[in-house]
Amino acid sequence: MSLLTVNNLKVHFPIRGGFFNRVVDKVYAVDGVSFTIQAGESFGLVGESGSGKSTTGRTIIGLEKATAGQIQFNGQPVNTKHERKKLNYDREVQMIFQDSFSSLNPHKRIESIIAEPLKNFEKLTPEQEKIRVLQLMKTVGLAPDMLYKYPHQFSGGQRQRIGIARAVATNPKLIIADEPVSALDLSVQAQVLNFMKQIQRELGISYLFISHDLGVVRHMCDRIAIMNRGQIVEVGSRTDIYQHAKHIYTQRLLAAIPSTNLSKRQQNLEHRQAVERKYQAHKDDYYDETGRAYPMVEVSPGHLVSLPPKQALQYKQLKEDD
Ligand SMILES: Nc1ncnc2c1ncn2[C@@H]1O[C@H](COP(=O)(O)OP(=O)(O)OP(=O)(O)O)[C@@H](O)[C@H]1O
Repeated sequence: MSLLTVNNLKVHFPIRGGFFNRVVDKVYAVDGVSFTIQAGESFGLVGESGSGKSTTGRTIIGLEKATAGQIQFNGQPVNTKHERKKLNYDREVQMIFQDSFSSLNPHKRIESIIAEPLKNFEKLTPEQEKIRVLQLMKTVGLAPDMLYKYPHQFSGGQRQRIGIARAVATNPKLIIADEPVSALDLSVQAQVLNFMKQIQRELGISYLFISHDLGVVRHMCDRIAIMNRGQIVEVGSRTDIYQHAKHIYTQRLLAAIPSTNLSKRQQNLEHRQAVERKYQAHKDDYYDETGRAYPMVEVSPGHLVSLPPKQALQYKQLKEDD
């Protein structure tokens, strides 16, 4: 059974204007998104700024209200407050944010920041709470003498570890990590990502890993969904996405990954320019006249792509011939 199922999720924001402040238009931030996450899996949600990734994550955790669609946790609906409470959902699903500086209260010491979810969900004595906080600090590699320090006394990487300690405090099953390393230097990014993997192995957590960067997601995720204009346009395994990408938008995101090999820089630049020309020439073919992505077709087991009708037909016929 899937741990999390998101079915046809829509989140539309009203745009108000005019003299009476009426709703004059809508932002279709998330517009029919479906995916599943298995227990222990890392699922990546990738796309450019504004594609609707954060809104999807924020809606799953309950920070935004869904306009339509269903969310299930362990096969049970979690669309109402009552349903969430019944399944301990607010405890089982936690979130890590990009900007650890603004997500950690600057006036609180690390001790009370990490203890916050414990206070909400567990009835511990002050001594038990302190022991648990120290355990959590050890898990994320922070020394015990840091207990009474404030967030500004830590580096960006350490602050992300504090955010992770707070997120794992309630032993969650799923962590939504929204751009957890994009504010960090490259060398620190690798450290935090490896650390997140280690924690996953130790605690058996699933991740919904949100990023604009296919390079970062490559090392973290088993399956990846590519989001564009509020919709998922391609989803598949790591191999499907990195070696057999079919959607023009995925190909463009892949070409944007910077090369670490200096001697290949020129070659990569030329490749990126060629992909960009192809994208500009053909991108409209991938959307219908209303700007919506076409229905997904399964191009190989588990690899689904939204393709223009002509291309989609080829795959459908291949399937029928089988
Ligand atoms: N509360 C809101 N009210 C109105 N529009 C919103 C709101 N939140 C997000 N949006 C709009 O919804 C769209 C999707 O935003 P979202 O933040 O989900 O994208 P994203 O892919 O996560 O990008 P980024 O990485 O920049 O956050 C954007 O056009 C954004 O301006």
